[in-house]
Amino acid sequence: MLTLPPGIIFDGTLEEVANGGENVWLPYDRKKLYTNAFIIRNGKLLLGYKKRGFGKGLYNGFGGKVDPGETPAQAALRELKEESGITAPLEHCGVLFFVVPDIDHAFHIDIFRAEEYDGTIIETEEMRPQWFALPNADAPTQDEQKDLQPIPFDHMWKDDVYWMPLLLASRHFLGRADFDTEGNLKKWWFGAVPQTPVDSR
Ligand SMILES: COc1nc(N)nc2c1ncn2[C@H]1C[C@H](O)[C@@H](COP(=O)(O)OP(=O)(O)OP(=O)(O)O)O1
Repeated sequence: MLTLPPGIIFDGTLEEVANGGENVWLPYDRKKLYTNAFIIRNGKLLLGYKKRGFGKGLYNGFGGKVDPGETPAQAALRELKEESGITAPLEHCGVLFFVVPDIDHAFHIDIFRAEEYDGTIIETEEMRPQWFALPNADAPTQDEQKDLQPIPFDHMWKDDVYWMPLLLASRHFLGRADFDTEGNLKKWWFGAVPQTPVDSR
């Protein structure tokens, strides 16, 4: 039986994917709801370079705070449109929980993905969208990938390297990461819903 980090609630079976850092989770008083949405299409991942605010200078999915009266799914669609100009049939695929010193709340982030989108991707006040090549993409997609850089983990939040492979593999995942004031990871845990075994009969 796994002991989940404080802030992570899940009623079901999970397999541990990554676990490390210090012994004790940081305390937090309250949490705020956020969203983060990723478009994964033809061997490519769409990220945005954050031009202002929290996480400025890092690449991330498109998202932000859930407004009062909104569901996370509604907020995810609104934020994707506001930050990249597109709409997409987003599917919920994960929950991440982050604690950052000097921020007066913990981040509870619902993660969404889509493999289709509608509209024209545009740069906005908050985000500069950019496609990146997926690792190990299938041969038929390589033409589309040939001028693209790999996913820029050196310029992303340091937790992303643990759960991004789960997102790209269409897995459902959960996790928590605690940071220091410089954005370094202090403690982390990530888990995924086990994949259904293929019936070999
Ligand atoms: C701390 O670790 C984090 N890692 C990752 N990968 N993503 C994170 C982390 N902390 C926050 N995020 C995500 C969650 C949201 O998608 C954004 C932050 O949203 P923002 O502060 O920009 O919210 P908005 O409502 O868009 O803000 P404005 O009031 O500026 O419009 O980062």
